[in-house]
Amino acid sequence: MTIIINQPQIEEAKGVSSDSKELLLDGGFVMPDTNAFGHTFRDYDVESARQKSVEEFYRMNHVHQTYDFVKRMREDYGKLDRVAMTVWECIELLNEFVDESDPDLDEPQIEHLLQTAEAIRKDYPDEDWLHLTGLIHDLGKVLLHHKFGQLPQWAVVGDTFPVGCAFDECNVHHKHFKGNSDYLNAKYNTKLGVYSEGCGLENVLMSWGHDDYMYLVAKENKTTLPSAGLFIIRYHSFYPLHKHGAYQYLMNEQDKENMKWLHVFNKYDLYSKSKVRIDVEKVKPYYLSLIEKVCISIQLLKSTSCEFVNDPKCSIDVSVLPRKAEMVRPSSFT
Ligand SMILES: O[C@H]1[C@H](O)[C@@H](O)[C@H](O)[C@@H](O)[C@H]1O
Ligand SMILES: [Fe+2]
Ligand SMILES: [Fe+2]
Repeated sequence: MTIIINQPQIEEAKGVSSDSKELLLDGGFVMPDTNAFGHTFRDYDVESARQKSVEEFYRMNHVHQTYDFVKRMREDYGKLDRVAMTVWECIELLNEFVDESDPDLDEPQIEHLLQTAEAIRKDYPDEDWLHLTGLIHDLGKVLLHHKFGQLPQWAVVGDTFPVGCAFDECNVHHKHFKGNSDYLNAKYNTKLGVYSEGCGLENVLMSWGHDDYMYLVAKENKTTLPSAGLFIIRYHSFYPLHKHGAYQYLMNEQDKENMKWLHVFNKYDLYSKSKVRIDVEKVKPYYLSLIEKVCISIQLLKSTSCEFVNDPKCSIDVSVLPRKAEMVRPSSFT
């Protein structure tokens, strides 16, 4: 798809020390204790209507996401050369999809995008770049749609993880990696695998899905979203790192800085999931105005065919968000 929008001047995130640029980070969002089904969030083992299908999703995901698969998908989809569509049209496409990897939500994805963005907007009214990030962070799920190749769910959604090195035990349903051909491959099954300590996440191949795809789309079209926004889009499903602290040895200094914003974002992404629907028509004008402000001239790839259609132990406390002086605030659009 091609999304052509005005190109405003938006600065990249950079060191800003004046008080006026600092943020009070915890905007007061109250995290609910239970999800819409009465369970704690992200409990992949609790007996529920969704447990079995979610586990089956992860089995497929863990078996098929090999180093070679990811490389091929990234090269193929990175061409972004086959279909043109506006951001809002893509958002509407998501109306028909329910994410099979998600134990906390069975609403259409358009609801989730708006619920996330609206929750952020309430707490951080001036951070319009973060509202927009919320709105588009899961837009890459259009890969499920036939116009974008109709990839199977295991190649689009779910938590992400690095390929090319050992699969950390913090990954949801880790046991299913035993069916992955990389599992016993000596090239890929050591702690560092093909990577080096501190190499930076941008040099790490992540399992293929909506995060990396949307990142490629935004970057290739030279979006003026701040780098923290791009980082959120690219790594928001990387729960093993941002929730459990696994794989930290792959990060560089820039990743650590961006991670602070991802922690803020994650709270809204996860805990805004609910059965309370957003009035789409009511909020649409605001988001259309945001989309116009940021440069996202997007081409999403339509693949002609796809041959693939067919633990608390290591938890770190992310409720402690970085304090205001530790954060660099990216410029907003205005
Ligand atoms: O099930 C969810 C869903 O697919 C989200 O979009 C993704 O960001 C999460 O990491 C995952 O747990
Ligand atoms: Fe996501
Ligand atoms: Fe999300």
